[in-house]
Amino acid sequence: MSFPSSPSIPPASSGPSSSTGQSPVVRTVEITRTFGHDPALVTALDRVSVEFETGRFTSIMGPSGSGKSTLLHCLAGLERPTSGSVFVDGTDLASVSDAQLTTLRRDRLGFVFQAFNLIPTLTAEENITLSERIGGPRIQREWMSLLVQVLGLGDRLKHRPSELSGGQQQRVAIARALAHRPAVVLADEPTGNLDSHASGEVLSFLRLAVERFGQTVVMVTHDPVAAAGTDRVVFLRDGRVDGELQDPSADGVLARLAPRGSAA
Ligand SMILES: Nc1ncnc2c1ncn2[C@@H]1O[C@H](COP(=O)(O)OP(=O)(O)OP(=O)(O)O)[C@@H](O)[C@H]1O
Repeated sequence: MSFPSSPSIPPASSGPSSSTGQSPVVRTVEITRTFGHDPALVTALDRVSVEFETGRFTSIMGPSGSGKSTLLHCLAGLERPTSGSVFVDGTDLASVSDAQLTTLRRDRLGFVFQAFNLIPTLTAEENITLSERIGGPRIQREWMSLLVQVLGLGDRLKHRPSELSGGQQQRVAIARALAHRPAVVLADEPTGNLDSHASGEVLSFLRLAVERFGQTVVMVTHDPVAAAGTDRVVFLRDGRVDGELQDPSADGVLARLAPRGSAA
């Protein structure tokens, strides 16, 4: 896969440093999220404090039910923690009104989901520019052209999602998530519905967004190979942070995920 040469467009984040990996753009302080009531109370997150640094690609891994999606939803402001705080770009999500939260989500966050979540009646181009169409920040045309070029979508812009392959649909979803230059892109198993080729492509594009554009990406994944392409893996277990790996390898991730006591 080849990519166009370096753009003259500055990094995405508004944070004080773009790619040094030093400034957290998203952080949680002791967040707990419970569902239901005694005796059926489920503690999905249990006092989780974690930081995601500007310009880095972080994956979140852990067994099924360990709280990965709940954490991502709390970071996205889609769910409010039962206690504790989530800060995005320095704003405590609990301190803003529902309307302000909606605006912050639209303007400062980008989402990529396993199920693509494209609007079927809109073309690829209309899907990519959706945030602007619903009142979000103006999308720079130069940036849009670059995204379309980098993602290889130039000849697909007038197509509707049903006319695109799964990999192409996910590339459109990534372009949509990046179009308004969000502070952070949150991706929930973005390769879960893709074959290995399309999956590799999607991960390469997310990686490129981090390396070339200084984008911050947080991705939930079950795939050790996908996680190995990120800068850092945060492990969850039983709703708690259970360590992390920097510059992970697939073998290192697999060993880390092996059940306790097994010879990994
Ligand atoms: N809306 C909800 N109502 C009740 N329980 C919930 C709800 N959402 C999540 N849970 C519970 O919280 C726990 C954590 O769920 P979560 O979906 O965050 O885990 P996960 O690590 O993403 O799992 P998976 O890998 O299977 O997607 C689970 O026990 C789940 O059943």
